Amino acid sequence: MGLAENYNMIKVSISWQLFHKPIKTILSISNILFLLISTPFTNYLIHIHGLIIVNYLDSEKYAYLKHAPINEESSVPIIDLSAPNVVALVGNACQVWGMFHVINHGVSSSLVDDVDSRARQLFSLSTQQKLKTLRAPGGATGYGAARISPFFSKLMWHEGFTIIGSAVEHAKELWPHDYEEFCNVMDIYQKKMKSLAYQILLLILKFLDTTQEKEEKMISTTSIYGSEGALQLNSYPCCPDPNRAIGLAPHTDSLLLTILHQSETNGLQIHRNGVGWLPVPPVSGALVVNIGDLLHIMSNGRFPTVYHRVVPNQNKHRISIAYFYGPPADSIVGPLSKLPFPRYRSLTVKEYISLKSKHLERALSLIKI
Ligand SMILES: O=C(O)CCC(=O)C(=O)O
Ligand SMILES: [Fe+2]
Repeated sequence: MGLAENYNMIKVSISWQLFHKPIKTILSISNILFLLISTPFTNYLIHIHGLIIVNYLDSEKYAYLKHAPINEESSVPIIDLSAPNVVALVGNACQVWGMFHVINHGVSSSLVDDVDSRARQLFSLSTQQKLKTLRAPGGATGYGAARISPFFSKLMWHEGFTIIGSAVEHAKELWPHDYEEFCNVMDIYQKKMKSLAYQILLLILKFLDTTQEKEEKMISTTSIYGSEGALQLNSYPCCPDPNRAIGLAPHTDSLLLTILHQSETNGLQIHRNGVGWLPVPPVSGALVVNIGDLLHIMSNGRFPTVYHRVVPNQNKHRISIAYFYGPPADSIVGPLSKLPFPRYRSLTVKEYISLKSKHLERALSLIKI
């Protein structure tokens, strides 16, 4: 009998769990690879990659997790960044989709493959190892559950690792004698992402017919041109019953834009009004760009901030690498000064992030004028 047939997910589903209270009792068994739970009716064979607890899902509430049908005429556009009309292509994609794939982006496939395999290497470490880099309470970097987890009663089939600037402190914990290569690759990738994000931001601002000079005359404190980034490595292990679990719950990204590498494993979906959840399958060699809340605000609502989620995959382990790009915390953001009738009030990035961390998707409505 194959492994899959040993799973019985009708009554229970399993969730990936790192921070739940039972962690203290489960920690002592973190080296166990397989756990067999017997019931009078059946055996549940649970593959333990890290720390997993059994969690009941309310199937009615989670009915929305079912895959939306693919409409072949309607998919996220693929934009060649070397196209002569790239400003119009990017601008239209921002307005219509808030998301697009980019090709000819100047980031070599060998670098992307290297980052991908280093991320796999990290997530394949033992749970005990990974927990050495557990994100500190209130901290931003290291290993942990998705930051949006506290807003959802159900656990996500996901583990993450966040890098801001140098990864050296945490990498030393993971590979005391062999951490340099990991750090070098992450550094190079972050630099590449930063310049690509800047290039895309300039295209977008050009489409909105604004330039640094024009904007600086209006809002002297704006520093979107000095934006920085954070790297988020995401891991979604194979899931025995993808229809009854969620990889990453629906959310919008908070900053200006996100550049995402997704491995060859499906899972990313975006929500389209009137359509529902639409898969965004990986395009070989392409990176996915999506608009975040701050660019939605700056465009005065002209660009939608993309509501997206990840569904887990039954047979393949999904890895994704997200680069979140945004202005320094003290910068003031608001609808660009040339856009009439501002729909949102201006505020600092710090204030917006704080609103988002308390109210999640309601944050935008709280700053509506
Ligand atoms: O894994 C993915 O495809 C999406 C990740 C994501 O949405 C995020 O990290 O914010
Ligand atoms: Fe996201």
